[in-house]
Amino acid sequence: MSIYQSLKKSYTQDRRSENDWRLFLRLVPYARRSGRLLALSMGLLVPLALANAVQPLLIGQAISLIRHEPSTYEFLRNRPMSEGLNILEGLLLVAIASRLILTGYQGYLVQKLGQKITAAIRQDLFQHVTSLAVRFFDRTPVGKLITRITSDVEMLGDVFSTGAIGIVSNLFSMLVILGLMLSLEWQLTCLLLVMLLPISWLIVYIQQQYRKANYKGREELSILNSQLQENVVGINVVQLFRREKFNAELFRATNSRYTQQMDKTIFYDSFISATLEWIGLIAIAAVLCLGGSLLLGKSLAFGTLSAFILYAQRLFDPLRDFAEKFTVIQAGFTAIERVGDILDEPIEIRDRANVRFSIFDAKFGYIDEIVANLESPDVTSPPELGEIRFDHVWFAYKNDDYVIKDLDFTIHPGEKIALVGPTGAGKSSIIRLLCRLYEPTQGRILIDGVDIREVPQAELRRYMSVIFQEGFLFAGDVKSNISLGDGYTIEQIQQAAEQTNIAQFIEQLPQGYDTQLRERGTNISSGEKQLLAFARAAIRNPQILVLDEATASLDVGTEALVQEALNQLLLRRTAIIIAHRLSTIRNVDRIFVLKRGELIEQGSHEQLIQEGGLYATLHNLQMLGT
Ligand SMILES: Nc1ncnc2c1ncn2[C@@H]1O[C@H](COP(=O)(O)OP(=O)(O)OP(=O)(O)O)[C@@H](O)[C@H]1O
Repeated sequence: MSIYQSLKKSYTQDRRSENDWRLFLRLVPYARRSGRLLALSMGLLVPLALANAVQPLLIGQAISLIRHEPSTYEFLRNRPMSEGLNILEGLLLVAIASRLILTGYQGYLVQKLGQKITAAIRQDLFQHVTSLAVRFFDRTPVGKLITRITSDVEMLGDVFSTGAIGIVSNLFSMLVILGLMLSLEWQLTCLLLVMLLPISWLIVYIQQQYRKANYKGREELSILNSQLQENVVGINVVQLFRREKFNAELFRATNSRYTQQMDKTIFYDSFISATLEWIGLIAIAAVLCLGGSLLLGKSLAFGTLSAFILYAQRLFDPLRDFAEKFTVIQAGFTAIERVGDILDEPIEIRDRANVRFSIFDAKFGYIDEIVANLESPDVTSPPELGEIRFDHVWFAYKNDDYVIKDLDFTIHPGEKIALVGPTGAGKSSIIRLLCRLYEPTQGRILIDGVDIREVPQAELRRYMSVIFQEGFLFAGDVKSNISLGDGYTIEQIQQAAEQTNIAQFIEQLPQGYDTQLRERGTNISSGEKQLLAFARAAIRNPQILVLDEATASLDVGTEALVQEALNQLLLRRTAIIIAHRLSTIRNVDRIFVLKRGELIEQGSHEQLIQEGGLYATLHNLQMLGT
């Protein structure tokens, strides 16, 4: 099934599950947060509609006054004509000025409200997305998320700013105009009302079509953004493998699907405006026709008919505007559906309501303590904390495709363990489970005897540090990439760098600790990123340290330097080391050998070599290679 077909299917499914009213209600809590602004914007609708509606009445009165018609108000009739006209002109001026001022002020308030709501939703969405389990990101393209957090949220804000309040305003204006029309001439009003019914039905129908096209268009935009993002991130591979043309073709296909959908929305939008335009003219012609015969029959004054025609025109203004706003609202509903999909995404991994136990101990945490510990390591007494136990753990990324099978082992406090095994054996998955980035499908993981699901995630992740092969850096300076928003002082950061033997490298950078790093650290080498990751871990003084191919990007000299620092850092701490180069893990306490998610051998280097199993084979192969 093509992406397009699956989009179609998902759209119909989504549409069935949520109705517009429920979608609208989702916005209410956000509107409530800006309750005063909302109340003020709504409150201004009343004087605005009145100022708007009174103008034709005044013009009608002026005509009636000039023509001495009986429909002229009493207080005008009893005055000289010039004075009456002056009064009417004055009132008209006041009405126009109030309308202009109120429209401007109300528009400002409404835009402000829209921005506030948009900002609140964007913030919630960001927080929600960053709390979602890694599993969600495995299946969601980045471009899709970015489209939803940026342009969808923007459209959603428009539901309130231009859309909803605008519609209330238009409805209110129409009601006031209809009321005044009824008071002037009920037969002509009924004629207009009869004409309004089929128009309303047509508008609703076209809007539904618009909404469908808009939803598909937004999905295509997500795909477009995903493709763009993929090409930018993988630009090296794109260019090295000459995929520019091929990728441009893929992009062109999505782009044309997107354009097709957008063309449809433009068609529906224009169709409504055009229909209303000519229906508006027909309505005025009908009013003229009926009004003319009433005028001839002397049952309608000329001034009243003039006022009525002006009203008929004005009645179609909010209706046209209404249709336009409806389009914004429909686009907004699409956005609510799409943003709602993400907000409804359950946070799979969350802290329990009553966390039973905290493993975080004030003894562990800051660099001065690390330094003190390192300088006088009490190596005689064995460490008490840092035990890791996998209790019959099974894990599958999808369905029953288990990549970890019945792992059952205990790593003692302070023990150094290496995980080895062929590619895809499940080494990194073990680390992800230990950090609770994923939850075991079966079994439990315990740290110091406590199930990690019982421990607040923040504490769990503070208790252990993981250094990956690919050190990730954020845009910002070197020091903020080490402290990562925790309140470490520059002295602590410098100490951490010195302890991990990377201070010299940082000082060589153009502005030392203040050197700005680009997004993803594109202005420093992979090895240098890795070094910063070491400092980042060291400053947090974790009780458990995990190194996932952490020294693979370093040259031999730097690796030796870091290894020396590591030996210090690892003192009295539990460590799990993943390494493909078996020479680097020879001295660990135990080596766990994994194959297709199963622990098939364990023991020291010597024991495993003697056993002559998979480890011995891998080791011999590597020895042959060197
Ligand atoms: N996010 C994911 N979604 C689905 N399957 C995954 C995911 N990550 C890993 N896998 C699969 O799980 C298995 C174990 O992967 P894992 O990354 O744990 O292996 P590994 O031993 O660390 O491999 P390597 O030595 O190459 O890093 C592999 O078959 C892999 O294809």
